Amino acid sequence: MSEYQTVDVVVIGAGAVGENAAGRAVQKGLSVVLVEADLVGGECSYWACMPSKALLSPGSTLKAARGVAGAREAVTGSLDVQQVLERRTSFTSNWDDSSQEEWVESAGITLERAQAIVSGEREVTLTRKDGSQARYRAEHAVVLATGSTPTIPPIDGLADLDYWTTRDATSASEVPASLAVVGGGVAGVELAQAWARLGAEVTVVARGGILANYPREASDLVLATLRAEGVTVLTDTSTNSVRHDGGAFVLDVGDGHTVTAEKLLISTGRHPNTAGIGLEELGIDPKEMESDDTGRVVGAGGWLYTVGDARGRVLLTHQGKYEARLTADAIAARSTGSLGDTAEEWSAFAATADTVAVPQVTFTDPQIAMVGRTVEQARDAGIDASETSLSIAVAGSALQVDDYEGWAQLVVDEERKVIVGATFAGPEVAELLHAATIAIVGEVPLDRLWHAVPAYPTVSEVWLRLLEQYGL
Ligand SMILES: Cc1cc2nc3c(=O)[nH]c(=O)nc-3n(C[C@H](O)[C@H](O)[C@H](O)COP(=O)(O)OP(=O)(O)OC[C@H]3O[C@@H](n4cnc5c(N)ncnc54)[C@H](O)[C@@H]3O)c2cc1C
Ligand SMILES: NC(=O)c1ccc[n+]([C@@H]2O[C@H](COP(=O)([O-])OP(=O)(O)OC[C@H]3O[C@@H](n4cnc5c(N)ncnc54)[C@H](O)[C@@H]3O)[C@@H](O)[C@H]2O)c1
Repeated sequence: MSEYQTVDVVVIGAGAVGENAAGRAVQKGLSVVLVEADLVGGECSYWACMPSKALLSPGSTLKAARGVAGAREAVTGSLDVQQVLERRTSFTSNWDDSSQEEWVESAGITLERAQAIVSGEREVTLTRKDGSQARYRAEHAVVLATGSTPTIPPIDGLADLDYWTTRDATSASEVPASLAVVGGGVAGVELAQAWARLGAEVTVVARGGILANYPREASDLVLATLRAEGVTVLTDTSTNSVRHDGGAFVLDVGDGHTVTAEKLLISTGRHPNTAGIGLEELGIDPKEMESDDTGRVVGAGGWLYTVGDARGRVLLTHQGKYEARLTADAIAARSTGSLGDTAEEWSAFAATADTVAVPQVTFTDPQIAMVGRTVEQARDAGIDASETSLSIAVAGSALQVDDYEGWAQLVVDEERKVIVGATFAGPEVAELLHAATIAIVGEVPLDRLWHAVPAYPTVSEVWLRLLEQYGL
């Protein structure tokens, strides 16, 4: 085994989050080694956000054009499947990470293409593809940015079958004739709509409702659209067993009913990818691992941090990158002694928004965009919360699409008179979300928000309608 090389920080995992942690730490003057076993850029760039949105957006654009009289008449064809797939592939750079590698190098980060394990306190051992090994000692921090892996449910027969995970469903080069999707979460529903619009006959099997983390009125709009477009959505339905009969997957969904499909996508959630990377040997149980608001693992001696999906708080790229920025700043501040053990809420080192203001968008058509707490979550957190909701029907929405259908909700903390949650559902509502995020993070009092006048005629006028309905 080679001698140690000493650096300030070792970041394990060069997904979007690890790249950000490494880049920010270098900017703060620290030397950084970034270790990646697969593609630099991680899940989001190659098998998640980018390809899934690239598969969805042409269908949404087509529907938007068909929704406007005058434009509708100009739309004479359907989606060009080959072009959609090629555009998706171009967004993944054909699963080639050379441009990301160039960025890493230009940022002054040392890239190691290797499998890493945490082999001791502040110590990381790498095994490169050619079998050679290297050891690093991290003077200030080891940052786990190892992402997440799909959680596969214990369905009878499943383990023996060659089913799709989201990696396959975002990178497939042909449209299956039929697709069964187990899991009614955001990944399953987005991919169900994408492949249905490309021509697959799609059945979603959801053990509860679909998109159950959102208010029911919002997820119902998506459910209605999926069904109107021919997607079969089985809600409150368990998959008891699955087999492959030589021609197709056959799912037993109870009461003698089966679902048959050429491909089967299992999208039943993800969990942090932190098992088997040496933590157990150091006496840290990855399943029980907790980190503070700076990302520092509690009870691990102060040198181990987690960010992004590996931290497991919020499994979203933008929120992981936020954590990465703050964690890198905390490591840099601790390296000079300017930050102690704890960081104040909303300081430059504490990921406070992780618990109160996470923006999330489901990029189906219609979209759902939500930030902060639902009214139930707010009440569970002890907040005296009220909710105000309405259908989106303003001049801006009518101009955007004929027969615009949308829904919006504000959740208000009645004691502080500030917004603690907001949801918008409808075509292209994602762009309404950041205003709500700013209102929540800024704790803008409602009587001041009353002075934030939405431009006419935009969909943002729904903000005015909501505040009027609230009683301002
Ligand atoms: C289908 C789908 C669609 C999604 N769409 C969105 C979206 O639209 N918007 C959004 O915000 N989020 C979306 N997400 C979530 C988003 O993909 C993740 O939150 C994000 O990729 C997490 O980034 P990360 O850097 O933490 O992890 P990852 O991107 O998973 O990166 C971790 C990296 O660590 C490497 N690694 C792991 N272990 C080791 C090791 N021991 N040694 C060396 N390298 C290692 C891996 O190879 C990987 O490259 C989506 C997820 C899915 C599944
Ligand atoms: N637009 C986006 O931002 C986006 C898109 C896709 C994925 N993601 C992220 O990726 C992560 C993974 O997505 P996901 O949809 O797999 O997870 P999810 O947690 O959103 O949904 C998982 C779904 O699977 C169901 N499920 C769980 N166990 C099951 C079982 N045993 N049998 C049947 N159903 C079961 C759950 O009830 C839930 O509906 C999410 O946490 C999300 O943050 C984000």
